[in-house]
Formats: sequence, C-alpha cells, structure tokens
Amino acid sequence: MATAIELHELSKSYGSRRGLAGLSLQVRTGEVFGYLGPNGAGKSTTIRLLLDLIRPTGGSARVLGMDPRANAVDLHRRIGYLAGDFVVDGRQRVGECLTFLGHLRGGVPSTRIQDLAERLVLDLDARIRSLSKGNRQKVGLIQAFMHHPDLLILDEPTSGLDPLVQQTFLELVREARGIGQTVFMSSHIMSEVEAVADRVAIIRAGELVTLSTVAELRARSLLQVQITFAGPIDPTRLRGEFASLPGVSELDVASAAGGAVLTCRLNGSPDPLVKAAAGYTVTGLRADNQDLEDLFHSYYNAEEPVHVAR
Ligand SMILES: Nc1ncnc2c1ncn2[C@@H]1O[C@H](COP(=O)(O)OP(=O)(O)OP(=O)(O)O)[C@@H](O)[C@H]1O
Repeated sequence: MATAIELHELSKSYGSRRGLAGLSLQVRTGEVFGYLGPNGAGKSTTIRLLLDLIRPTGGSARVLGMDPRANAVDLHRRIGYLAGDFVVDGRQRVGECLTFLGHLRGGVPSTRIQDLAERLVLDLDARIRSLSKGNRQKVGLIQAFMHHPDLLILDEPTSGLDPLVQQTFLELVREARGIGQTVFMSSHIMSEVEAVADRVAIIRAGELVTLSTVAELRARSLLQVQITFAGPIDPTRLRGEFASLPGVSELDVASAAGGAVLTCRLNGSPDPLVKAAAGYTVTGLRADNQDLEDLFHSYYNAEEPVHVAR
C-alpha cells in the first residue's frame, strides 16, 4: 500500500466553530510527515478524526487503507498514538503502566521497554504522578513506539522534552522510517520537524496552506543579501538602480568607509542582482537563506493560501 493516510475534503465543525474545513492530503507509506500550524489551526482535530475519537461533519479519511469509523479496533492495533494531552493513571509505576499498555497491544518484550527507557533516560520504577511534564511525555513516546506499529501518529511529540531527549526522539523517528514505519507528527515549531520530515504540510484555520518537501521550502525561502561596495559611490544612484531589479525587496543602502553597504531580500534568480553589482567594485558579499521559521510565520500570516503542491 503506497498511501498510509488519505484525507478527502475532510471537515469538522464544532457548532459554529470551524475545526477543519475540507482538507485533502495524502501521506505516503514509509515517509515522515510533519503537520504544522499555529495553535488552533486544526492539527489535533485532524488527528482525532484519523483515530475515530471524533466524527467528521464532512468528507472522508482512510488510514492504512481502512475507514477509521468502521475499523477502529483493527486500526488502533497497528497505530502508535501519542495524544497532545497524554494522560495515564498517576498511581502506577512507569514500568507497570508500560507493561499493561504493551499487553493491550498484543505483548511487548520487557527488553524493548527497558531499551527505550534507557535511551530516553526514564526511571521505570518511578510513580507516574511524581514525574515532571517532560518525563511523562517520555512515557507517552515509549508507549507509542514500543510495539513497532505500522503508523505512528504523534501530536506535538517534543512538547516538554529537553534538547538532548529531543535528539533521541529524532533518532527513534529515523529508525522507525528505516524499518518502513510511517510517521505523522504535528508541531507548531518548524525546527522540531525540519530535521526529520520528508514532507511538511502547513495548515491554518482548518485549511491547507502548503504541502511540500523541506528541501523545496528551503529553495522557496528568500535570500537575505548584503553587498559592500568600494567608494567613491553615490548611495542615491545605487538605491535607484538596485530597487528596480526583479525579485529585490526591502532595499537599504548605507554609506560606509567611503563606500556603501547595500542590503536587500532577494526572491528568485540572483542573476540580475549579480550583473548589476558587477558594474562596481565589490569588496564584500553575503547571502543567507531566510530562516525557515520566518518563512513559516509568513505562511501563517498570509492573507490567502500561498501555494499547494502535490
Ligand atoms: N471540543 C471542541 N469544542 C469547540 N471547539 C473546538 C473543540 N476542539 C477544537 N475546537 C476548535 O477547533 C479549532 C482547531 O482546534 P485544534 O485543537 O484542532 O487545533 P490545534 O492545531 O491542534 O491547536 P493546538 O496546537 O492549540 O492544540 C480551534 O479553533 C479550536 O478552538
């Protein structure tokens, strides 16, 4: 099966509130799919619909080739799910809780639980109620990964984890992909998913804004350019000449040490800018890719959906 998740015009209204508005997308088997959006965008709503924890008001979803409404029991066995608000009985010890959950999933070797707990630095003897938020999140991660499910559905999996544990989590995701598991993970922070995701979807107000590979997104991001020119040079003339070049925006020219420093953003081919600069003596040149996080914020804040590919 080439498609692990398929959404077709999926909608969910909560009374007059819009949770999800006609969302269509496909997650391929074996890929790591990042599902991004600001708070309230509809990420948890989508995930709850996939698991049949809530019912759609329109459209349809297929998960591992099945209808979540008709095959919830079969499906849940093949899915590892980490809820955004993961809660378990606080009186239990971590090890007891994970063994119990393992039994519900057809049995998980204790060595597998021990290995995951060691890697995530989690004490299996601790009582769950005594754990910090981050350590509870580790319990949630272990129960999602431990039975090697075909599909991992993780709602804000890195929430509360310190940077070192986040790295271990990313390793677990890579290993899962390595053995053919599919990972669907939500986040509201791009940097958490860009290191592992094959593709990312960005949603806003229940709608798909963009769907693309991380590499394509990077290529689409603007360049922040700084060119230093040797003097004597007329900054006003420089400004007039460069401001009209294709793809140039946010241009600024400042006088410096007898010469001038030009800064601008560049969208598209650098060729016209480079050719214009070649008419002068260039003593310095910098071009940095816009931070992907900034790019995401521009998608979140855009008036209209920006781009939807594949
Ligand atoms: N049970 C509910 N009753 C009413 N409105 C709801 C309910 N659940 C979600 N919503 C609304 O649906 C929209 C999408 O919420 P959802 O929780 O899916 O977003 P999210 O992207 O997961 O955000 P967050 O990161 O804050 O969890 C929001 O406007 C939210 O207020």
